[in-house]
Amino acid sequence: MSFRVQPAPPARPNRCQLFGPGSRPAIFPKMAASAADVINLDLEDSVAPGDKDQARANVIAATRDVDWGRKTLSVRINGLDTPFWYRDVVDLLEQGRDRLDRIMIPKVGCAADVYAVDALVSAIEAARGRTRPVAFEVIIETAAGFAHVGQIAAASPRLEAMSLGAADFAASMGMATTGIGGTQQDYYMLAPDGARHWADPWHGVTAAIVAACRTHGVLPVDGPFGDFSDEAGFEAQARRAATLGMVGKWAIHPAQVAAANAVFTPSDAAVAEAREILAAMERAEAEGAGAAVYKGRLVDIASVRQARVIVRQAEVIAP
Ligand SMILES: CC(=O)SCCNC(=O)CCNC(=O)[C@H](O)C(C)(C)COP(=O)(O)OP(=O)(O)OC[C@H]1O[C@@H](n2cnc3c(N)ncnc32)[C@H](O)[C@@H]1OP(=O)(O)O
Ligand SMILES: O=CC(=O)O
Ligand SMILES: [Mg+2]
Repeated sequence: MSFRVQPAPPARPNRCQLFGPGSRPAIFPKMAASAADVINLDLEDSVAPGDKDQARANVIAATRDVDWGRKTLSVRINGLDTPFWYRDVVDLLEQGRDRLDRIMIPKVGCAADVYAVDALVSAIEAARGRTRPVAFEVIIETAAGFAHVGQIAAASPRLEAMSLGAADFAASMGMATTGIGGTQQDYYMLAPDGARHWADPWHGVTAAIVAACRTHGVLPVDGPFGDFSDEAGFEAQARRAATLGMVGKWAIHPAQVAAANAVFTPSDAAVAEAREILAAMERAEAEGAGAAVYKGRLVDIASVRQARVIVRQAEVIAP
């Protein structure tokens, strides 16, 4: 138990983050027309080293020229272990429009990584008189990021969201797979009858991200699912993430947007039930009781907190 009240995360819809390479400006209008809540224009791993300068110029132009509507607009900069990242930040903030909502920092390994970008961003904002501070999101996708996830979540008041990057995470951890998210065929428990029960190799890091995010008021997000032809696999991965407390998922192809939105929008039935639990508990409290029976099961004050999570999520999506 802590006397500190758990901070609420930003009240922004974040069900789906649609990615597209900064080197493919032809798809920017299609991304803007999609149903994703967040757009991530990528300067990092989907852009070849020889295209970095042109991609940066494309993305800067897109902050000015593309109508992004009410979407959250984010740009993924290059990692701090590359020669590209500082130029990404400087040019984006000096030349781009302040329509930019977030900078996504990949491969964050410790709080000082976030601090370094924060220092640079703060200096540019002050020098340029930018009145709208840019927010941050980070990707946990290295062994160091996993080990230091708590300090990373606390690293900057700019931090709004934290994603799991399954591809780089698997590489950094030395996992025996080239799959990006989802079921891994060798990760199973053998039942006494010889049946194989697949387990979730992403469970540990997902739970660690959710705990760090919830402690510090940051949105936890599930990252990419690489096989965009596998609709059932995507949905299963998204449902597991939602059940563990994540609020959204990346789409690396437009085919994944609708499924992410569907999974991370509480159903009408779930919202109705949550409201009924709140009403049942209001009646119980009016009668001086701290617990009640709802549809044959116990509800108490903890159920009120659970129900409020669902109602709040619905209200953030449709205020
Ligand atoms: C591990 C990580 O770091 S993941 C994050 C970084 N990776 C990325 O950003 C990759 C994002 N995705 C892509 O680049 C592409 O979707 C690819 C390369 C996977 C597939 O691209 P394509 O071969 O063009 O896909 P496909 O032919 O199925 O596209 C169908 C339509 O969707 C469009 N489209 C493709 N990708 C996107 C996208 N990300 N956003 C919006 N529209 C898109 C295509 O232009 C095409 O439009 P059209 O019907 O008007 O012609
Ligand atoms: O950047 C994302 C990943 O999965 O790696
Ligand atoms: Mg990555």
